[in-house]
Amino acid sequence: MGASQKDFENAVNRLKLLKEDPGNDTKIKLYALYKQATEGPCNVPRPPVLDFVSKAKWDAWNALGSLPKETARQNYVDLVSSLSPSPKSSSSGAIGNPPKSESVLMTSRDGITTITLNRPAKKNAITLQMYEDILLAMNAASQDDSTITVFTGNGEYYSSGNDLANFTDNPGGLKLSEDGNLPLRKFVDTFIDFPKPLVAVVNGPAVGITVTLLGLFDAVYASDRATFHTPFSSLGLSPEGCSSYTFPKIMGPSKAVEMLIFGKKITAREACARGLVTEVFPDGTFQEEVWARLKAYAKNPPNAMRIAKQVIRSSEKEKLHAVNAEECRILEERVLSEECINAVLNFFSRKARL
Ligand SMILES: CCCCC/C=C/C(=O)SCCNC(=O)CCNC(=O)[C@H](O)C(C)(C)COP(=O)(O)OP(=O)(O)OC[C@H]1O[C@@H](n2cnc3c(N)ncnc32)[C@H](O)[C@@H]1OP(=O)(O)O
Repeated sequence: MGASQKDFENAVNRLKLLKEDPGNDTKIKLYALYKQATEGPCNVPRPPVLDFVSKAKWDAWNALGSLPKETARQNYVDLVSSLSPSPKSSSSGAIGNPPKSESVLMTSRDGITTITLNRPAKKNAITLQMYEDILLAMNAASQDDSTITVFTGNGEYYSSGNDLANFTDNPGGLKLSEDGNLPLRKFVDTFIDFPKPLVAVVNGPAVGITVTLLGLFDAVYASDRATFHTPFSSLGLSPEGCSSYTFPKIMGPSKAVEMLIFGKKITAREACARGLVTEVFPDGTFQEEVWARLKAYAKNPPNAMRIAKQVIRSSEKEKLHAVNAEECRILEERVLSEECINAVLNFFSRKARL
């Protein structure tokens, strides 16, 4: 008997947890098999010759010709199995292994699992490896005994956002995921689907993706030293993290435009007035006050909190996944644009720090 739909979904989930990058050739094969298994034979026009990444993806999919969907599904499952050991247990296919990483730390205490960005010398900028480590940490946190999951940063910054070297260190800008999407897509999807209350403890300035994601958190506590900045236009980029939907909803369209298009940096108190931040604390007592608050909240019955989150968030999930897909589609073009490449080069030649 061939692979079932469930086997296929498990394989897709297992790929998200792969510790080692399988390389672009394998990712392209996986992309093609994934498309064939879910959509059938290639039915879209060939992308322009100069769009190398899209063309490689299209060529691989097209080369599968009329391979039946069931065979593509089986081949996909086999290929994933050859890349990763089978999970010992778990019908969801998710594995609860925390990351073995120095840049993404994970601790569990008093009913709270804390994921800490720990790259202070680089203002906690997020490398491609860290995106994967955060995914591992979130998968583990979603299955452990804790009731609340917290995100925070070590040092002066919460995070300076995406590591701009992600754009320069890889040919074509960014590595492809196994499904042919930007790594950002499954990263943001994981925040959308996260089942437990998710709290950001914003210890200092936050930039880019670490700001936009806040719209998907359940509570955001900020030090009065924190600032919130989404300089997408100056980087030649476009909004991500579902902010094109969550920000106008949270703060109204004109305030969202001020941040997402004009790149206005706002203070913690402004972010609180706009509804992006739940509460602001003086920096001197921030840690003490916030953790006391969270420990008290974490004593609530875990299932009740999880279900309350589900009730509040579930009606939006489908919309958020669609927004994420569209934002990533646009971003995939923006990261290859001249405007973006110039902005990143300027940053590394120290001409354009924020
Ligand atoms: C997967 C695809 C995602 C695509 C979507 C993009 C999402 C985003 O997040 S866009 C936002 C990206 N972030 C930025 O543009 C911030 C860039 N950083 C800065 O402007 C500044 O570094 C600063 C304002 C955050 C801090 O300035 P300052 O206090 O003067 O400190 P330095 O600039 O000297 O930074 C210390 C050290 O850290 C490196 N660094 C800081 N941020 C980043 C970063 N985002 N990417 C790469 N490297 C970063 C900086 O280069 C310094 O390194 P050294 O020169 O080696 O000491």
